[in-house]
Amino acid sequence: MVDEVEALLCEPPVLDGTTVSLRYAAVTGATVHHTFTEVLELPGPLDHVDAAVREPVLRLLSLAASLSYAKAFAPAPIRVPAGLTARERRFLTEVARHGLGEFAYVNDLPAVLDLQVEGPELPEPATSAEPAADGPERLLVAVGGGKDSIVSIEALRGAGFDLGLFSVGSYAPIEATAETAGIDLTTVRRRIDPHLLELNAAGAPNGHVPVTAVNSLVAVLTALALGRDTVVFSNEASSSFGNVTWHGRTVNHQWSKGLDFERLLRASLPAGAPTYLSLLRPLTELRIARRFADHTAYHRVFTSCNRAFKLAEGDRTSWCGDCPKCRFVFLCLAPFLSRAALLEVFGGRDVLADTGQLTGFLELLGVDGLLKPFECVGEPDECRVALELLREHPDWRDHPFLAHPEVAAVTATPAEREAVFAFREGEHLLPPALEPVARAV
Ligand SMILES: CC(=O)N[C@H]1[C@@H](OP(=O)(O)OP(=O)(O)OC[C@H]2O[C@@H](n3ccc(=O)[nH]c3=O)[C@H](O)[C@@H]2O)O[C@H](CO)[C@@H](O)[C@@H]1O[C@H](C)C(=O)N[C@@H](C)C(=O)N[C@@H](CCC(=O)O)C(=O)O
Ligand SMILES: Nc1ncnc2c1ncn2[C@@H]1O[C@H](COP(=O)(O)OP(=O)(O)OP(=O)(O)O)[C@@H](O)[C@H]1O
Repeated sequence: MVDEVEALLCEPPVLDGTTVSLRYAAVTGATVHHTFTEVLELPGPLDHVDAAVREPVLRLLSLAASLSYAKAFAPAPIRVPAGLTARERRFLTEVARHGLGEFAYVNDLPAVLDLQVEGPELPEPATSAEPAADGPERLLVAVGGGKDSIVSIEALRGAGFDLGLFSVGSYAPIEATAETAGIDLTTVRRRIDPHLLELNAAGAPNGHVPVTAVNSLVAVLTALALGRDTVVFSNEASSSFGNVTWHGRTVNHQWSKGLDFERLLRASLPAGAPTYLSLLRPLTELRIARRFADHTAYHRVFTSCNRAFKLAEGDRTSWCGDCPKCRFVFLCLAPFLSRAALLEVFGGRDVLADTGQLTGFLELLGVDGLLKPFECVGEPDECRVALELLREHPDWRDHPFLAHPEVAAVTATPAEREAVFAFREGEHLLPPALEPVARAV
């Protein structure tokens, strides 16, 4: 079992050439129970970057990454002995309380929803960065191996932007995406301290962390190293909505993909840092899927199934065909592809025909009493609209899935249909140069 721990210390990060070491310790008073070092290899040095920009970004990364270790001792507070600015304290408090919401729910640890951040107050060094007035020029696009980042790449390429691609970790679908795009991919390796995995195996509390918060800060550091002015994620409108209300709070698996996190990170970055944004923020998953259907060159290389991204299964490229992500992508792409083309994407498997997955589909459709899965899936209204479109599709309208009584009872109104494909005015942080690019998706 894991020892009783008073706090997880977050020590100052260390940059040595291109190596970033993020250091943590689990302590009780002066007793150190466990130490951890997470290591990242950047694509180039940061010597040319103003320390007033570089150091705060490194600190934010170290705070965001602390949650992987803090969860093993939850709900013990996170303590930053060297101190935090008010903005850093707010950043960590929000990321911990919202980003560990699913972890708190699954492990029945409601105190995590109020996780404490301790440490002396430091003076605020600079104002937060605003997007560059003259608009984005050299973009770094974060690639996840799924459909969303592909839609961003092609939309931005079509608009004539200078693009570089970026990933945390090396996975077959990400590399194949970059190869198909024909654009250079910069990969940052992130090594979680193996001692954490030992503690997990020994029974320490484990669960979901807001991994997009970590990936976003690694992307900002990489953009600094490469001299790129804008970091582009492909987080959609749907990710801002929660899964369940628990102890009066909304628990959202995708919280660090949501608009609140995008705003928080923007407000926390130092002046002079690259602009951080999500191109697909005003769009739903269904609208993105409609555009992705046109990008046929990628249909054999992308994977949205998260099993392909587990540390132990990083070489997988195929779809498992039986998880919330596989069900969601199958349902949302089906209206926009022929049956033959969709089955080719899924290795010949008709996921709708598998009667064992009916409850999984009803969860996606928001049928009463069922929980929206803790996965990166869209909202029930998008799934209901996808179903309506299948009823009109010559290849799908006679499918037995649609005739199942519980499925047949699910409908979407014309107003819902229109809303799902609408551009969400004002619900994004896109600069004027990028708004038309998103609108064209
Ligand atoms: C790939 C995946 O879904 N992983 C989740 C899974 O972990 P599993 O043990 O099955 O495999 P690994 O990911 O290889 O993790 C090994 C252990 O390491 C811990 N860990 C990993 C990354 C990290 O940043 N910190 C960590 O402590 C992990 O706990 C394992 O013990 O189940 C885990 C427990 O529920 C999840 O934490 C793993 O999720 C990864 C962090 C991950 O990368 N997940 C993304 C695919 C993901 O869920 N993305 C969300 C983004 C939401 C957000 O707000 O960021 C999405 O697409 O919706
Ligand atoms: N390993 C990674 N490295 C860098 N960025 C990533 C990584 N994984 C995800 N991202 C970024 O986070 C976004 C959200 O991830 P997500 O997995 O939801 O999207 P995706 O892989 O592009 O599409 P899909 O919804 O089909 O899986 C991605 O579009 C990408 O911008």
